[in-house]
Amino acid sequence: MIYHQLALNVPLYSLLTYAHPTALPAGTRVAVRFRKRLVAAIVWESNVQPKIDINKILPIETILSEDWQLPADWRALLSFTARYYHYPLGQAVMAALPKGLRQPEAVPLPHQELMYTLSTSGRLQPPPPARFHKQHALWQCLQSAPVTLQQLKAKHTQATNYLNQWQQQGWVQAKPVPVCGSIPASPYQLNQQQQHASTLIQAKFGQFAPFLLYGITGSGKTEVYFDIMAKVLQQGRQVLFLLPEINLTPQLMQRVRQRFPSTVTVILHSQTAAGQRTSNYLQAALGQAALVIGTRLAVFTPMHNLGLIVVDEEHDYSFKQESELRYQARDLAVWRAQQINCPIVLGSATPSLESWYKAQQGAYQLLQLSERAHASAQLPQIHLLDIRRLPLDNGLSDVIKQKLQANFANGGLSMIYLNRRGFAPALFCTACGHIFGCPNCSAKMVLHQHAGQLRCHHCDFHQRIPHCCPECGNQDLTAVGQGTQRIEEYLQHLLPDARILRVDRDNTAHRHDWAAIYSKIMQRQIDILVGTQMLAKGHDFPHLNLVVVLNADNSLYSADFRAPERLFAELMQVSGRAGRANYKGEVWVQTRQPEHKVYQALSTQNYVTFATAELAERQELCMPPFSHMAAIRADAKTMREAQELLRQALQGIEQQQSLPTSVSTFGPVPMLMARLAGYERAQIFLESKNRRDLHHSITIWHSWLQHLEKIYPHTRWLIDVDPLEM
Ligand SMILES: Nc1ncnc2c1ncn2[C@@H]1O[C@H](COP(=O)(O)OP(=O)(O)OP(=O)(O)O)[C@@H](O)[C@H]1O
Ligand SMILES: [Zn+2]
Repeated sequence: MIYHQLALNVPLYSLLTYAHPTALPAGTRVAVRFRKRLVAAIVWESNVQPKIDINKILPIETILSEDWQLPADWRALLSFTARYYHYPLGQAVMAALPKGLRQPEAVPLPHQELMYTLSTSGRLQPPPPARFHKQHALWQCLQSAPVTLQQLKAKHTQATNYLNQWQQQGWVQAKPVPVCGSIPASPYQLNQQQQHASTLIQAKFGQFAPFLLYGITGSGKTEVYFDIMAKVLQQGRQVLFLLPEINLTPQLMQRVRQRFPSTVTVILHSQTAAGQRTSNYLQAALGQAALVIGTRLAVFTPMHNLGLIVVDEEHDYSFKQESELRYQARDLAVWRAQQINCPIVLGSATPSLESWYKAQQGAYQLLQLSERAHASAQLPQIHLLDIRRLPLDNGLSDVIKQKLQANFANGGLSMIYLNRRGFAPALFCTACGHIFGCPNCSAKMVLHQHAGQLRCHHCDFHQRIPHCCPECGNQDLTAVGQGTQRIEEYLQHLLPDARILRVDRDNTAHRHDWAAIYSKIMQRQIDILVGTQMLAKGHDFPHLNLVVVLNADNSLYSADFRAPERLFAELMQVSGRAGRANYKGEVWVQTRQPEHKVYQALSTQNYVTFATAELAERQELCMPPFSHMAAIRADAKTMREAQELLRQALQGIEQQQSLPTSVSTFGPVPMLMARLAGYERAQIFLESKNRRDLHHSITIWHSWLQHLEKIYPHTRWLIDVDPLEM
């Protein structure tokens, strides 16, 4: 018997040993019994010396992938991920696989699409007589160039039959579709800065080289990505393109299709149907697809011949997964590029301070695009409107109302951007001040007027809008704060003839919703857009010329040290939507703190000023990126229980072990959002300038938590490395 170490979907930090008569190559998918159930597993190592009684070792039941293994670099990536995020390897491995490959069943490998053409002997044959015109047309198709079955079927429904016959005669031959295909030239000539960036990246093909492409909004970053992607693809290598969200960026997908029409491309995101996801994943792994586009989970796509990684909008928080395996896809992408020796380009108009700092340190090469690419596009003018002494009507000042009215009269497109963070319409009793909160979370319930409900946006609790206050019985309940719905209603009243469209999670929940909205906007069927964060993403509406920002101040009161960075990025993004083509753009921000550094930097649209000041502050406080952090969290029915586990672990560690001196500990403290879905949440932060010391301490913490979980069975814990949530 040969013993194998397998990765299984179980919460264990070590691998499990199973036996098989022959040695199976690492990366093979197999089915084994675990607690009597048949489950899928991946061979991590074979020919190992068993550490347990060999009589207890179970056999591998079936081999699920005889002819294909998960490649070594993929396994290395997963081993690193599990180690770095202190997560069970087997569970990390399963999280990185699509559902189809997590089941204990064999999966047929996808066939590479074929192209057909006449063979040499076929070319010597007379074509079918012209009176059989469909057959004749098929033959002519095959004669002129290689075509796919689908193209042939479009000519003749019986194409498969004829093709079979002709293949048997040896008149037709088939070849796999080339994965790269021909790439048409870009409609644009790159400008000097774009060309410079592209040239520098190309010089590093075939080696690890991280670039930070810092380009203002509309500066043509995408064209730079496309230019280098085309070059890599033409060398026969694969490209991995990561972006924050796919459904909300149909425009980008459309541009990809236009630019790479015959390149075999697969898309991987959480809404890709399970079967499709498995087949896309395998196509990428087998090298049948040249271009892989996806959201954070796509960073785990095994690729046969990867030559370039691009991470667009690298500052976006959605690259961080905030449940279970809490990984940061951008960071893993950099690790992956280093491991396989290829360049990686992180692009943003407002880079994360982590990446900016690395570029300042020289660890990343900084590339800049400082002007808008479109010939007549200009950066919008940004106005801060101090509303401290202005009367507001439904949240809008007179200036803003007039701006909106004038823009509507002139046929322009306006956008009202509401900063939703920490803010949503709540219900409030005018007599006693009672605010309706969620019974399960430390959050206010959000008023959904149309649905007649109060809803919690953190758990799924909802209730009908109450008629009176539960505390004092008063029936006069008022909505406080603005939601998109209230603004929409008010604007409709202000501008009865305007076509107003609200864009929020409710009406973009489905895959095609945004595409429909987008085409409406492009066909100029909309005059005013009202929405939240979703509207800030990289959309390109050429005729958008007025952006109004409401309630942005809410973010300034957050206790999260990253709140200013996040707000600045968001406002720069949203401002960047205006004036992208021939229309001059204007941005108006209503604020009570116009002197705040975020707004000051915004008004001059100067990321560098902001980043420099913010980094100086972080350095003084020794915050990331000047230190590294991890959060150890616990949740339980009560805050006392949650904190107890952390306190016990802390005490144990302090009494029995010495943590590296560079590591400091804060807490336990409640999380900013202390109560979630009925659980109270506490955390301890570990912080150190030295990454190795930090990881060493996490390991110590980890073993204590595992030890204590038996004593506190009702408290759950987790480790969040490089946390973004506070
Ligand atoms: N070299 C060029 N010449 C002319 N137009 C260009 C050029 N490069 C890009 N453009 C056009 O400029 C506009 C902005 O480009 P692109 O979307 O690539 O910018 P971006 O930096 O990715 O923008 P954002 O980050 O704001 O989404 C697009 O309409 C694009 O087609
Ligand atoms: Zn709730």
